[in-house]
Amino acid sequence: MSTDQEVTRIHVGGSAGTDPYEVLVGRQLLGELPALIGGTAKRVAVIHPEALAETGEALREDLAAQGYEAVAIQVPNAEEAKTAEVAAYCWKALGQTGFTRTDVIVGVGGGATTDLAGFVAATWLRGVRWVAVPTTVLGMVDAAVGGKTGINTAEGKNLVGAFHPPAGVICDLAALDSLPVHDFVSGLAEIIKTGFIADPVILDLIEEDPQAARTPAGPHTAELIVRSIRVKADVVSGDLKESGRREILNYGHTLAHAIEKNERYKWRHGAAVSVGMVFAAELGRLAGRLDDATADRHRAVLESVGLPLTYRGDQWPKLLETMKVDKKSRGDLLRFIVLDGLAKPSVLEGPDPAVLIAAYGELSA
Ligand SMILES: NC(=O)c1ccc[n+]([C@@H]2O[C@H](COP(=O)([O-])OP(=O)(O)OC[C@H]3O[C@@H](n4cnc5c(N)ncnc54)[C@H](O)[C@@H]3O)[C@@H](O)[C@H]2O)c1
Ligand SMILES: O=C(O)C(=O)C[C@@H](O)[C@H](O)[C@H](O)COP(=O)(O)O
Ligand SMILES: [Zn+2]
Repeated sequence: MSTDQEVTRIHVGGSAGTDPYEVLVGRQLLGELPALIGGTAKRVAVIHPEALAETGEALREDLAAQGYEAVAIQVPNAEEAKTAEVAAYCWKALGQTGFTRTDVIVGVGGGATTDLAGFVAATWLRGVRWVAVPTTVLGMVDAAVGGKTGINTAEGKNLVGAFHPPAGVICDLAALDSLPVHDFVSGLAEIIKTGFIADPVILDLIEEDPQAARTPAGPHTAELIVRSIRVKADVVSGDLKESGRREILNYGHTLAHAIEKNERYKWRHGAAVSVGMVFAAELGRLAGRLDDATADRHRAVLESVGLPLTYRGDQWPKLLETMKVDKKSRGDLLRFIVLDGLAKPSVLEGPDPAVLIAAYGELSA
């Protein structure tokens, strides 16, 4: 993308009876919102986090000026929004607004906010239209695309949710200018994941200048975002409900979600995914599937952008327990996404417990 005016449109195919939609990437794109809200809506609810109070209110005013009965629903920042209590708070606000099946929810914020907003949209009146306006790198490249919505419970990450794709996704790159660097870097973990599972050019672009990759002004920022969205769009277009290929997007997530729960959701998702990918790489290596160079490349590229590589060694028993309720598990069978080589993801089922412990030993601090 070379100019501010340029808009990249990425098609996401309908799957499992859902409608196709587009992910728009560019700048000053909020003018696209009314078209995505559609002509039949009377009311619009803008769900936004505290950190984006001004943006949420500006959007509400804008929509009100266009004739919608617009309400802003402010929710806590980050993972604190992904709870049953906050979902209930949103349902109450919708009820008090008289929200009907033709009305529309707009989720503006990071992945935590869009996961919650999408979940509220999926559950209100058994499903209303929603539009995602991701404002973090991670939200743009991953969370807002693909229709996985949900909340956490005390027992684990994203354990309650629904597949409910948005009507459209608006990625306004200007939003990234206000993002704290550690949140920007957290999003790089999912971008790097995409590089390892499907598009190694992503890794080359980051390795070219890791420091630049940590900033919105980096020479490849827009390309990294667009490349990652293209992979996600391709995968979810064919397998919305994760009955097969979509599982590759879960690379690194089996351990990551256990770490997030163990940290009471105070770690950023991307940081946990980073450690989880080091683990998955070690598993692949120890299972005799992944070559040393590709396994070692995980640590190198993740560390180069400032993502963590290690976790506390004494936590293994608790992490193992949590991993058992990972959504990829089948009965008592633990399943992991590993690599058979660069961009060759596959499933490792029921690995020997000794291999799991050895892999964890490689990253425990
Ligand atoms: N549904 C999916 O397919 C999917 C995919 C990947 C991740 N996720 C989920 O996404 C979540 C992580 O998302 P995230 O990394 O975007 O974090 P986040 O949503 O927690 O946002 C991080 C912080 O940045 C703030 N923020 C958001 N945009 C901002 C901006 N433009 N300027 C300043 N502050 C801003 C937020 O309020 C929050 O405090 C996790 O819950 C993860 O499980 C979901
Ligand atoms: O979209 C997917 O599918 C993914 O697995 C993407 C992940 O990055 C994301 O964190 C997702 O929310 C994890 O899903 P879960 O089903 O393991 O909760
Ligand atoms: Zn993720």
